[in-house]
Amino acid sequence: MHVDEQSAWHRIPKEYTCDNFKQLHTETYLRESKKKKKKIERNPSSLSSFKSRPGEEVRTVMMMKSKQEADKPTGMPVIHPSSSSFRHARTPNVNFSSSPTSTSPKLFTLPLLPLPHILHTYAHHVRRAPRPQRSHHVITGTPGTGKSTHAALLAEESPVPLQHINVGEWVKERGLHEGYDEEWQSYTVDEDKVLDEIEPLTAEGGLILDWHTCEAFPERWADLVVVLRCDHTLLWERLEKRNYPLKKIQENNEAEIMDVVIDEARASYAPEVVVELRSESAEDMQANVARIVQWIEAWRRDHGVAE
Ligand SMILES: Nc1ncnc2c1ncn2[C@@H]1O[C@H](COP(=O)(O)OP(=O)(O)OP(=O)(O)O)[C@@H](O)[C@H]1O
Repeated sequence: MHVDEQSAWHRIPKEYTCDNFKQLHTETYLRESKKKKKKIERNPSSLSSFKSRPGEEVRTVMMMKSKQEADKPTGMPVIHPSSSSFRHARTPNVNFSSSPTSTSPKLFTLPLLPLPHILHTYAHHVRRAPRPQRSHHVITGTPGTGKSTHAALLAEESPVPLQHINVGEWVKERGLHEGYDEEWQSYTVDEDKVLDEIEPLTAEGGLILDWHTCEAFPERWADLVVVLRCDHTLLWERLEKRNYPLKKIQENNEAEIMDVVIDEARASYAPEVVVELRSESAEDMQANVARIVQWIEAWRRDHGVAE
């Protein structure tokens, strides 16, 4: 299958050009804020760690204003998923808006920010400047949709070495949990431990993070987020074969019907990195992996690391 620049799932903006930097940074900040907010809602005691930087609330308001302006056309490519249907989501439209960069976030907001904060932000991006040579991939979906099978095949067929991390297995093997829940027959995951365990591996790039949830991962760990989907009756059969308790099968089945994982992915990452793929047959799996491989090759060309 040929994938050219226009029909690729998305084009990754050149992160370190000045105009894109401002827009990207603003959008990333807003999404990160949303994640932090979710975490605070789950665990109010974590609030203090998120308020440690001076001027945080002020900055949020400023960024909200900038975001409204950043949403206007800026002359950079803007990619929209073409449809809510995941079959159509495979071929997003690419719009190149024509107006120049005059509507990008205004610098006049900056003097209101505390200087240490500006320096912190600048230093953060300078530290991030050497980008990984390999892309990171998240493969997510309701349990049983085929994440591990896809990830294993992708690791085999990728043009560059990729490390498959089955997060569920890591939770068990490395004790990244708070104990076993007999009723649900599953471990209560300690997300902080999971993130701490993965973090040292992320600098080089090239991870496949295989988990049924994805919102906990920082955005920089996800150049591509693949959400696998499966017809719910087929999914039921797959889970029955695992001898899961009825309650667990029902819960997973409902999650698939209610679009829980795809909604979470869309709420957590930029739309252009999230792609939804069917995983109902061996042919689906082969085609999906072939497309991810093509995406990896496109990513490498875009980042100047192709041989
Ligand atoms: N596209 C597919 N076509 C046919 N069978 C599939 C497909 N994807 C997965 N399966 C089968 O479904 C079962 C579950 O697959 P797999 O373990 O990869 O799912 P998973 O999403 O990783 O599950 P979990 O989240 O519980 O680890 C396996 O028996 C696998 O062979």
